[in-house]
This record gives sequence, C-alpha cells and structure tokens, in this order.
Amino acid sequence: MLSIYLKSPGQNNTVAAKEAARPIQIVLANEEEHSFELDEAALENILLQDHVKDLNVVVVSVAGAFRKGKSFLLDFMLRYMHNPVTKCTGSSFFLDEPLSGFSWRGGCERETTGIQAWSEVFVVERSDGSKVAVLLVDTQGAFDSQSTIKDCATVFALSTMTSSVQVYNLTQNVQEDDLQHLQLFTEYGRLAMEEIYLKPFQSLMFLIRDWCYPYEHGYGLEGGNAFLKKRLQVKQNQHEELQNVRKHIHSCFSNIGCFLQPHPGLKVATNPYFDGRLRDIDDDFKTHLAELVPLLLAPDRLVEKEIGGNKVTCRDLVEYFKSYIKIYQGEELPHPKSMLQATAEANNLTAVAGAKDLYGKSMEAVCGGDKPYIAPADLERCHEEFRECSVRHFRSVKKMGGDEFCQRYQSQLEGELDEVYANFTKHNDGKNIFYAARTPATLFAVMFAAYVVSGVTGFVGLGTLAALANLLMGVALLSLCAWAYVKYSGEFREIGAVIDLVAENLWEQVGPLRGGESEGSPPGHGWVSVRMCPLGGFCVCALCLFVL
Ligand SMILES: Nc1nc2c(ncn2[C@@H]2O[C@H](COP(=O)(O)OP(=O)(O)OP(=O)(O)O)[C@@H](O)[C@H]2O)c(=O)[nH]1
Ligand SMILES: [Mg+2]
Repeated sequence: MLSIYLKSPGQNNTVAAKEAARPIQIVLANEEEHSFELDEAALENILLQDHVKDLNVVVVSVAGAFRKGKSFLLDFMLRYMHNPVTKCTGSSFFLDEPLSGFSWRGGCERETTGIQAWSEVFVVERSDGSKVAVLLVDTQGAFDSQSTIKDCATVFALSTMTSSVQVYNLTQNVQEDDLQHLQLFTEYGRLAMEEIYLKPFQSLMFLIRDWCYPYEHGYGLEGGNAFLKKRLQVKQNQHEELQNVRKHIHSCFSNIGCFLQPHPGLKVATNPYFDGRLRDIDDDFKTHLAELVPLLLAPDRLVEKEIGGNKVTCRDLVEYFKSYIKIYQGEELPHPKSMLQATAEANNLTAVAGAKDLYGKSMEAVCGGDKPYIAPADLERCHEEFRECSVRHFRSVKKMGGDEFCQRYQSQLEGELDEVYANFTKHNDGKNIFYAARTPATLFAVMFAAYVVSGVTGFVGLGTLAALANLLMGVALLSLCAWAYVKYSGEFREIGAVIDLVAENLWEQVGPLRGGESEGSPPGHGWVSVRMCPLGGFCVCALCLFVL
C-alpha cells in the first residue's frame, strides 16, 4: 500500500489529505478464455467520487508492446502530478528515491495485465480557472507470449477509445509493422463505436524510447515531430498499402505528435537491482523526461476527453467504459487475426471460391436452366467428375497456412459442392414433367383406391367403412383442387408445400409396391417404373378421371 500526498498541479492551496493511492485493476484479463471484464465497482469507486464525478475528464494512457517501460514512465507522471512544477529541475520530481506507483520491474516476463487506473483522480485548475479531473491509465503490453492479436487489439482499442491522450510507446524507431498494428487496433476501436465520427480519437503521442539517432532528429518534441512528419508522409509514388496505413492513422486522430526520448543508461535497462533511483539514470534521459511529462500533464496542456465533439465528465466515462466493453464481449465484431492467419484464410477462401465457381460452370453446362432434363444417374456421374476436378483445382492453387489448415477448407469446399449438387438435382427434377405430376397422380391413386374400397365395402354391407372411404376420397379430391389452385395462382404456397409433402411421403411409403424405388435413391427414381410403362400411367389417370 502506498502513501502519498494528495496535491494537484495548478492548485494553490496544498491539500494535505493523506490517502492510500494505488493502481486499480479496472479491466481484468481472463487468460484462459482470452476475454476481458470490466470491474464496474472499481471504476465507479474511482470516477464517481463526489469531488470529481461532474468534472470534465482528461485521460492519459500509455500503450504499446510489453516490457518497454510504460509503467515506469507513468510513475514519473504520477510524481509530476504530486509535485506540480513548471520547471522540473530542482523539484521533487527529481527525488532520488525508489520509483513507485504503477507496478514496474525488470526482466523479460510481462508485468501489467488488463487495464489499470490510478485510484486517485487529480483535480487540476487551469489558468482560465476551470477545473478538470486527470486520470492516469496503464495498459497490458501488446505482443507478449500469452495474448492473442485479438487480446492486444482489445486492450489497445479500449484504451484509445477512452483516453484523450494515448501515448504509443515504441523503442528505437517507428517501423512499418508498428504503423500496421496501430492501424489494425484503431480500426478495431472504430468498429466498436456506435456512431461514425470523422476523427474518432483525440491525441496520439508517439513516444520513441532509446532514440539512437539524435544527429538526424534531435531528442524531444521538435525532432520527434519532424521525424514523424517524414515517416507518416503520403507520397504519390508510394505503394497503395503504405499510403493506406498513413491515411488511416491521419484519419483516426485529431492530433498526432512524436517525442524522441534518449536511452536511460545501462543500469536502467540491465541492472536487476535498479529500483528507479535517479542517480542510476542518465542525465539526458532525465532532462528530456522533465520536458516530456509537462507536455502531457501541464495544466494548460491537458486535453479534455471528447466523444463526438462533446466533453465527457468522469460520470459519463463510466458509462462509455461499460458500453464499449460490452461490444468487445459480444460476438458481433470480427476477430482480428495475425497477419499470417488472416492471409492464409483469405488465400484459402479465394481458392474455395475459384474451385466452386469451376464446378458451378461445369454443372451449368450439363444441367443449367436452359438445358433439358438429364437422367439422375448421369447427373450424379457428372457431379462426381466435376467435384473431383474442383477439389484438384483447389489443391493446385498455392496457399499459405500448411496442409492441416488447407484440409479444413477442402472439407468446407466438399460440403459446399454437395449442397450445390443437391440444388442442381432439385432443379433437374423440376424439369421432369412426370416428377411434377407426382402429387396429382398420388392423389388420383388415393381417390381411386378409396373409390374401390368404398364400392366393395358398400357391396358387402360394411356401411361405416364405405363412408370412411368416401370421406377419404373427398379429402383427396379437395386436396387436389387446392393443389391445382396453388400451382396455378402461386398463392398459399405453404398449403401446396404441405400437400406435396404428404403426397411425397405416401409415394415413398408405397415405393416398394410400385417396385422401382429403393431407400436412399434420389427423388424421382421411383417414377422410373411408371415412366417405363407410360401406358400403365395413362390407364391410372384415365381411371381416376372416370371415378371423378
Ligand atoms: N531500455 C529502456 N529500458 C527502460 C526504459 N524505461 C524503463 N525501462 C526498463 O524497462 C523495464 C520494464 O519496465 P516496465 O515499466 O515494467 O515495462 P512495461 O512496458 O510496463 O512492461 P509490461 O507491464 O510487462 O508491459 C524495467 O527494467 C525498466 O527499468 C527506457 O526508456 N529504455
Ligand atoms: Mg507495465
């Protein structure tokens, strides 16, 4: 538990209230499920304190790759907030004592997880007399060995959406992949915002640690801005991919800056016993740190959080946090993937689409809309042949992702081809006039059978059975009329479908009696026997008409 003095920059009277301030976990990371959860109570405890809840909020957050000194930097920000000075030199900002606050440490394993906020919200009075509340936020480092790209994107997006100044912490240089990740993460953030704003986010500060090229661009803001301007320049002859990244970054933030920070010295970077004492830190680093921190936190430089052009109070921020986290917990957002995985998926999906197209075109040539009816057995043979061709085509296309990954897409292709084949079969069956006549023929047959039964049972004196048979004949006749009306008018198609279904079932039930159809044979096969004997079919129809 830390004990610090509450005092805000810009406040003349010293607030002597001594309180235990500490980092509070506001977004918890669930490592097993790779999900995040908001600790609403903790967030409310921080932001709904009476003295800050109605003040406009300034949120300064630091995000970037893991183990790059984010928490360490935030602790200097805390020192500044506790010891307001216009000139840092000689102030308690440079207390030579162990650095404390957000938990930081040496070593190669990650430290911060989820999102943490400092429990104390600083009230700062600016030169125009207005007061704002300042919240400092630390984030889980990206690209550690336990986080997926989605986890990294979620933390970065959430912190960017909720902060007014996002410090993008990088080391040594701005590489193209740093920009690509920034593009991916901010796009993930933009997706989650309900309304589309022209510039969804506010200030972005590229902070380049361990800058080694001061002879090209000097340390500090001026050198940083000149460097960044060059790096983010959109040039005419640039590849579209490079242009898009730069345009995207410009389009996302209202204000972009860059600060070049010198290396802190070997003790900071490599000594396991370094505890943050200033005497172990290089002078250059300290000088520029004293320049950087007031750039972000000096009372008149504070940037109030705005969403859609409206200033946000601490109370509002709680609500925004709640609604943003809900979106990331839901399933409606696409999942950001690693570059290889996304490319491999795109490769495979394109190959599936190409192979499916090849199959579709080949089948169209055989049984398309303008082609006559083809015997089901022949159609099946064509399907087998084209399916094999299509799968061969899929396999021949060069794809990323490895055999096992591609096998999944091959199975998907095979499943989809079978579905397409089922549609072609139905379409083909529809062209068979005998198949179309199946329902009326079945109904006629039912009527005929009912007529015979009613005649015989009436003759032997079984009146009730005869009446039942007559009833059945009536129902079949009504169904036939209804079916004919549905087919003619195209109305009440559901009723038509039910009649077709009943007739189809009946047809299947008496299949063995008709002697042509075995279980599992494609629809229409049973009709083969009747088609083979058109005279028989004609006789049945004539008989039925006679009965009618
Ligand atoms: N080279 C270098 N090391 C630094 C700098 N600032 C801090 N460090 C060291 O970097 C190490 C990690 O510091 P942290 O602040 O815990 O890093 P972090 O980015 O918060 O790490 P995670 O919480 O794991 O994401 C510590 O040993 C610091 O002494 C810097 O500017 N350059
Ligand atoms: Mg950290």
